[in-house]
Amino acid sequence: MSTLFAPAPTDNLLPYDGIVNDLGRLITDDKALYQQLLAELPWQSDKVTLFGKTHITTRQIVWMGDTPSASTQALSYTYSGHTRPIEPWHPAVFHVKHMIEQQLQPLKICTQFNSCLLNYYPSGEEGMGYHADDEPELGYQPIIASLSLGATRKFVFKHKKTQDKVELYLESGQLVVMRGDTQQYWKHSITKTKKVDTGRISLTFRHMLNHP
Ligand SMILES: O=C(O)CCC(=O)C(=O)O
Ligand SMILES: [Fe+2]
Repeated sequence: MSTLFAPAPTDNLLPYDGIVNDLGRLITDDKALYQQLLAELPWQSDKVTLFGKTHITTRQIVWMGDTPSASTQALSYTYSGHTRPIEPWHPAVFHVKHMIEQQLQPLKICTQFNSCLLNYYPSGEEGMGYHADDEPELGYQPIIASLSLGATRKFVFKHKKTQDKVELYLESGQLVVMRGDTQQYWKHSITKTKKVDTGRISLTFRHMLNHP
């Protein structure tokens, strides 16, 4: 789906204080991949603590990443105050990770992702509130590559100081990369909506420090 106004992959969607690139719809087997991941991954509800209260989400997640050896039992990550098991790479996710790393090379974005947080939003009733992925384990100026599958959803950036907003719609197969100062100065969210009654999966590839 290219239009006259489609951004070039090198365009920065943020006006200042960070870099977000839209690489467009990179994959064409998005429907099959969506169905496969939905069926084959061990989806679990997430725990989120807000103002001291712990909520169980209907959004489902899986943490995946490098493990010291294929035979070891699940490791775990601590994130937002909760410890979560980490699964070894699913072959389809590992394949996507490799493909994304290749696609980022011409943009001079060099990284080897060693983990991926996958989110499953069964419908528009589920979203993700404003947050920055600024955990110390992600290091300075983290590169986070996010691939969307399934329903189109609105993705909003809000600057932490000026409150300026940048909105975009994420379509099935589309890849967006956040880097530079993005996590330091901006929060992002997936807006809840009554208009969407089908599911969406996002694969958010990251490089964690001090990780096997
Ligand atoms: O689902 C998305 O595209 C956003 C996910 C996200 O922000 C995260 O996993 O940190
Ligand atoms: Fe995020």
